[in-house]
Amino acid sequence: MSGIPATEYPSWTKLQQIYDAEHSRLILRDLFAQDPDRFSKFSKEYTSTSGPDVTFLLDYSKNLITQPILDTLLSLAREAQVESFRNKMFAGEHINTSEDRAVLHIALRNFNDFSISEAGTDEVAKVLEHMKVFSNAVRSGEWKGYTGKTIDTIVNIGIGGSDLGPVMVTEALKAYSKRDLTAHFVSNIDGTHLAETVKLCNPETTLFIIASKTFTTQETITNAESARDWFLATAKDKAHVAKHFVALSTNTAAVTAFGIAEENMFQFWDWVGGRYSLWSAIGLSIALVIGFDNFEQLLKGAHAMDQHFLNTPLENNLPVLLAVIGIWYNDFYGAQTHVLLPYDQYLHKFADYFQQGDMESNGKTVTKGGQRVTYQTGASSVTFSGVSGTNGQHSFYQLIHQGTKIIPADFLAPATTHNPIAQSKHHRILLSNFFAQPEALAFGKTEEEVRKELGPGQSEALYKSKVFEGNKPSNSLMFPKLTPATLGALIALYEHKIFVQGVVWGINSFDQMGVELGKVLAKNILAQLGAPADVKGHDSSTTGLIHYYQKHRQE
Ligand SMILES: O=P(O)(O)OC[C@H]1O[C@H](O)[C@@H](O)[C@@H](O)[C@@H]1O
Repeated sequence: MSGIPATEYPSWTKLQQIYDAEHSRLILRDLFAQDPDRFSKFSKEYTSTSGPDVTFLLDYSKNLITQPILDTLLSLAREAQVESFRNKMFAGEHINTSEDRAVLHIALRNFNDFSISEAGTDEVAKVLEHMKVFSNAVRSGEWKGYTGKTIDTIVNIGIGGSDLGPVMVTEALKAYSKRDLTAHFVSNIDGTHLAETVKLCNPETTLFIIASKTFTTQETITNAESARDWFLATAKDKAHVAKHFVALSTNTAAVTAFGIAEENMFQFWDWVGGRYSLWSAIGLSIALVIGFDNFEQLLKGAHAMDQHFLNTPLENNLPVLLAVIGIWYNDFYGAQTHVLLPYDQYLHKFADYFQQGDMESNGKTVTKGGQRVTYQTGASSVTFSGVSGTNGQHSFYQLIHQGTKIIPADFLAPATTHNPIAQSKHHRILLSNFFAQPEALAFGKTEEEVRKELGPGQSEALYKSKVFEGNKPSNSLMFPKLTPATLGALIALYEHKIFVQGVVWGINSFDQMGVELGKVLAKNILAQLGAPADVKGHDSSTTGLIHYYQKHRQE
């Protein structure tokens, strides 16, 4: 985030030279054969030094790196002043320069550990207390709906960062959930999303949580208004809205204008980026589903990872290691994609979540100084979403194994499952795959091995088609069990990885101008949908599409 193009650092030039001279010799089979200690050299165990016990193993030995390459990647991070920018973030400096804002999601899980002089950080504890009191009241049944019934359903209405975090975490920590409280998440402006959700709800026992940092996002406000209409169709009296609608926002004026009382509003601050907001009031649905104590464990697990990131030398700093290895593939190997592959059904939304985290943060083409970059950013950005466990193996892994592209992968798995059915047989099968896939990707299968396996007399094409070139890189991350604190640490690990990459690329990871353009364009077109004559100022393709819609709509 220095704004200096990464190509100007001496280590960048050196890495390019190393890549040109050595990449054809960077063969994982050879690297492992040459060094029996490769695993111990290129793996690290993380243990939390504060808060709840969290530990995990990060094995990065199956990467196309040597110690000199890693050292040069770390020099690149030093030249880009990663340590200094990290310290600036933690100190509350306005490193989001285009919006002149601090970047302080770390303050939301800080528990007054270190002081930050930014307005609002002193109010964090008060909002957490508000969330605690409210979530306890709803979960205990003390909070009643307008007919005196207990709340049994919550519907979070939000989009982007006001949806993806709560969705991911409530799924990931389902094992900790209150079974008689059902949670739904409505994000899409497509009326189908809300319509299908309210079919499952009873207005007397449903609580709507309107989650929007700005409280101006068209999708969320439209969905919230329609939810209120649906509720009032039964409840009739507007006074009942107070028992069934709460808001999570930074915009008090818009929340009260919507009709939600200020005491039912949970505040946060402009220094919380949408994609970093699950730790804030945006996490209310999480606290409702898993209970406030578990929500606090999530925050504490993240806080301990913050301390690791802040206090650990770069060579042992896990977010930094993940970041620089990602840069090696992105900028020198030309990788377009990075996959997050959790072998845990509970983590089936993890990649979805970091799709926004990574792509919205680092999908930028200009540096903070306004120069167009000449290298790839947003790295490792595209993730395959919605899959976990072996499902991906039966869908897209073919391309990773035998396609022409290089797709670095992170495999994640718990050693122990929350659901040890059939004496953990399922889990052992799952983990066998978790161990087998990175091994197969790294070491492949040679033609010689295929010929031996198939025996003579087969067609040449068949022998070739069964060869796995291998040398496909991956990280493996294993933790004892998916607890709230472990999840907190994992999320913070990837958040900080994204931060480090943004600093090296010299870009602002904390604005999202591209998304905002989309909002403006759609608003212009919405005003023109009435009649064909209103459609003005577009190319012939867009005009043709709108005319087709106008001809065929039945409203
Ligand atoms: O919470 P809000 O203000 O409704 O914004 C929702 C989302 O809008 C845009 O897509 C971006 O700005 C996201 O970062 C944000 O999470």
